[in-house]
Amino acid sequence: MPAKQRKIAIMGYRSVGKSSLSIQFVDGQFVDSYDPTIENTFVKTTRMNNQDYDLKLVDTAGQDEYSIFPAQYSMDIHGYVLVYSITSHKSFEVVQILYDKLLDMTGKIQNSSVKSPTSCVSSVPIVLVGNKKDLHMERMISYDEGKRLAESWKAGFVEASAKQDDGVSEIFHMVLVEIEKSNGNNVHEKTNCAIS
Ligand SMILES: Nc1nc2c(ncn2[C@@H]2O[C@H](COP(=O)(O)OP(=O)(O)OP(=O)(O)O)[C@@H](O)[C@H]2O)c(=O)[nH]1
Repeated sequence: MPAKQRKIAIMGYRSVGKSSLSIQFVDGQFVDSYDPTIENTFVKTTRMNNQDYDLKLVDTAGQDEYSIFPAQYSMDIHGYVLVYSITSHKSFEVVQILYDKLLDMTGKIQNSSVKSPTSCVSSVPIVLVGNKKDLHMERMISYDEGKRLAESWKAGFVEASAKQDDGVSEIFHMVLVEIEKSNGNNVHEKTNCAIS
């Protein structure tokens, strides 16, 4: 089977670890320095359920509550990884604002009041990521808060640490699952929502 091409945008507030997660996934390393990103693209081929995927990861510039959602990320993107840091309330607020803007831009209905057999499936494939989970002492956002937010979006959820390479490959695996689900493909994965 030929590899499927998938383009994934990684978005979130400044300094939450978007680049670090991308570099950890693609190169298997963590660089403990901070160099703000304008935009970077990473490529990696990965395999899931006997299918190869050529991933193009678009590591975007940090967003804040005032940023206009960049129009180029509303088209030609198969799935989104929205990142906050578990040490930052601000980044958790920004990810929620970003989500609203993302839905406005992509023009998709995410509302569960629209009943369909697949109403537990988000129309925009999204994985919410709480990064920096290694910073236990500085934790501000609980696992449950993150999980609840992701459930309200019908999105995937992972807490991760780019530094400790914990949960990183799960993020990209999960976004591929979300993309397959939104394409109507039945991926044999455990989900946390019941189909009504
Ligand atoms: N302890 C810890 N530090 C991290 C982790 N991920 C990233 N960092 C650090 O957080 C800082 C910001 O990381 P980046 O990956 O540059 O963050 P970014 O979201 O790409 O930043 P912008 O490009 O400004 O949007 C750097 O000093 C990283 O070393 C993590 O999982 N744990």
